[in-house]
This record gives sequence, C-alpha cells and structure tokens, in this order.
Amino acid sequence: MNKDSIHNVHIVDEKVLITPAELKQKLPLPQHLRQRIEQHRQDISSIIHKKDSRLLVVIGPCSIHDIEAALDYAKRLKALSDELQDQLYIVMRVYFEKPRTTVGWKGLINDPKIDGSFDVENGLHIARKLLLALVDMGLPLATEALDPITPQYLADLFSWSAIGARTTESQTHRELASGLSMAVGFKNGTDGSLATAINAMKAASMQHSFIGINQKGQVNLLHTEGNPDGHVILRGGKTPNYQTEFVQQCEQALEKAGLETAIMIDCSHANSNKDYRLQPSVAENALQQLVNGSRSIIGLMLESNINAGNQSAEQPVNEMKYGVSITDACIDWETTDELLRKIADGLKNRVK
Ligand SMILES: O=C[C@H](O)[C@H](O)COP(=O)(O)O
Ligand SMILES: C=C(OP(=O)(O)O)C(=O)O
Repeated sequence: MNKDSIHNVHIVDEKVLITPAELKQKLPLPQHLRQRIEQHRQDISSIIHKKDSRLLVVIGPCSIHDIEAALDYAKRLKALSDELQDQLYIVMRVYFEKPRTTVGWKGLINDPKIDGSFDVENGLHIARKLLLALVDMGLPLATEALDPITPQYLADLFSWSAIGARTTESQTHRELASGLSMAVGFKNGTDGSLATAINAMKAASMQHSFIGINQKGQVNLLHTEGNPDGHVILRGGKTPNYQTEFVQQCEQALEKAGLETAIMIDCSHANSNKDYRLQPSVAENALQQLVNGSRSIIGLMLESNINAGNQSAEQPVNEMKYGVSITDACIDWETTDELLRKIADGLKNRVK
C-alpha cells in the first residue's frame, strides 16, 4: 500500500478480496434454485402490485451470527410457512450487514468470528453457503442492502431487500436500489420522516448512472433502468407510525407522488419502542386494519428468533446463549408461531 503524507493517511492496511465471479464459481447457484428465486421475486412483485392478496411477512432474526441456529430457525419457519401459505407469503430475514447508530458489531460478513478479526473473505463464503442452503430449503430470503459492493457477491440469492432507516436518504443507496433485481422496501427515516422513504422510492424507480463493480471486481460505470417494485416500510421514528392515521397519510402521499400505494408495517424498531414484547400488538393492530379493509398494507416485518430477547455481542462466542440475538431483541419461536397463526386466521375475515 502506498502510504505517505497525502495518500492513505488514515488507512492502516488493505487486502485484495476474492471477486464476485470467483466466489460464485466456488459456490454456484444450481439451475433449479435459480428458477425458484425467479418465482419468489415474481410472487413478491405480485403482492406489491396487488395481484396476489396474500400478506407478505418478512420475519427472522435481527442479524445472523450462528449458522446452526439460522438453519434451525429456517426449518421451523419453512414448516409454518407451508401451513399458512394460503394467507401469508413468508420471507426469512437473513441480515448479514448491520447499520450502527454509532459503533458495534457490523454483521457476519464484516466480522464472522465476532472477535474483531474482520475476516471479510470468510464472511462472504459463510454467507453465500448459508444462503444456498436456505434457498434449497425453499424459503424466499430478505436482507438489508447496506454495503454497495456485497450485492455483487450475494444478491442473486435474495428475493427481497430493504434500504434501512439510516440510509434511505443516501443517494448511493437509492442508486443501488434502482439496479437491484428484486423488490426493495424503503424505511422511513430514524426521525420518522415519511418524505425520506417516498423520495427514495421515487428516485429508485428511475434511471441512474453510477460507479460500481462488476463480477470480475473491476470498477464499472453502471446504468440502471429503475426498480418498479419499491414500497415504503413504516418503522416509527420519535414515536410509532403503524396506526391507521399514519398508514392513511402514507397512502395519500404515495398516491400524490404517483407511486404504488404499497406499505409494509415494521412491527419492531421504533414501532415497538424497541421493546420486542410489543411486536405482537403492533402486528395485531395492522391485522385489524387489514380486516377493516386496508388495501395499502401489503406486508409486515417482525424480528424473531428461536429464543427471546437479546444478549451482548461483546462476550466470548462460546458463552453466547443459543438462538438469542446479538443485535436487536426478538420475539421467541413460540410467540412467532402463535402470532403468525393468529394473523393467518384473522385474514380469513378480511373484507374482500
Ligand atoms: O436493527 C438493528 C438496529 O436497530 C440497528 O442496526 C441499529 O443498532 P444500534 O442502534 O444498536 O447501533
Ligand atoms: C436496521 C434495521 O432497521 P432500521 O433501518 O429500521 O433501523 C433492521 O431492520 O434490521
């Protein structure tokens, strides 16, 4: 690395990583799974555009840190999803990248060993291997698109993405969303700003030209055509915004902007005041809105894990409790199972 008084002043080290093409050669997507992902993406697009009346449910751990627990969770979710498929279209949260308010563990790709060793190359391998196993189980997968480069390594395996509350206003993320090959939900800003999400959805639906990388890892100029499958995710701000008045406000703002009136309610984050025990009551409120005839709510997001709550990421991995989040607190599997059954059941009474 060239380091002198004007170059790389604050860079300590650099390392060349495997290219996206090389990683995909090692861990390829088999043809039959490719068709499955195409189908999942189409199904989600149909829900967003109201051609499929099922409720999209993006659910799973706040972040993935333990592969065995992720597979265990996925097995349970897949069985439940098969049972409830007439009412719910369940997509598993497989979040590998965490945006932090200040600092903290940034996710499995950045630091797979959770010990500050930052073995990103290994993180990319572990992530891709897990995604392949999960797609093979038959689950559609969701993530937050945070780093603008990692989608080249992994995006072929996802069927839905979010742009998070901390990045919805960022041009880089709007450009990225305009080129992603799947539906993208835009969270409102952390301050509750709805305009941030609506502007993002509008911007991402349009063409962009920006710098990125290609499969060979070369720096490229990318031209995108815009993403037609955007939607807003209400996640609360200073106060929650899942209630009818906010949903209707959002619906009107989307209509005014000439955008699809597609809204997902995030039952976690500021909508639950970051108290995981409140997630079910937010989901039940959204269910009531649906039963009363809301057509703009197309989905729910829930943070769920095998066991409830969360634990510190700053402890030895072998002392961590199994199936407990090391980022945001989650509802446990029993609560998840009961809640999803209740929602599916409640949707049978929906005014058609
Ligand atoms: O969903 C996860 C968190 O809310 C987000 O990554 C911010 O986390 P932090 O406030 O603990 O940094
Ligand atoms: C970070 C997340 O949410 P938000 O961007 O709403 O804080 C998340 O869903 O993991």
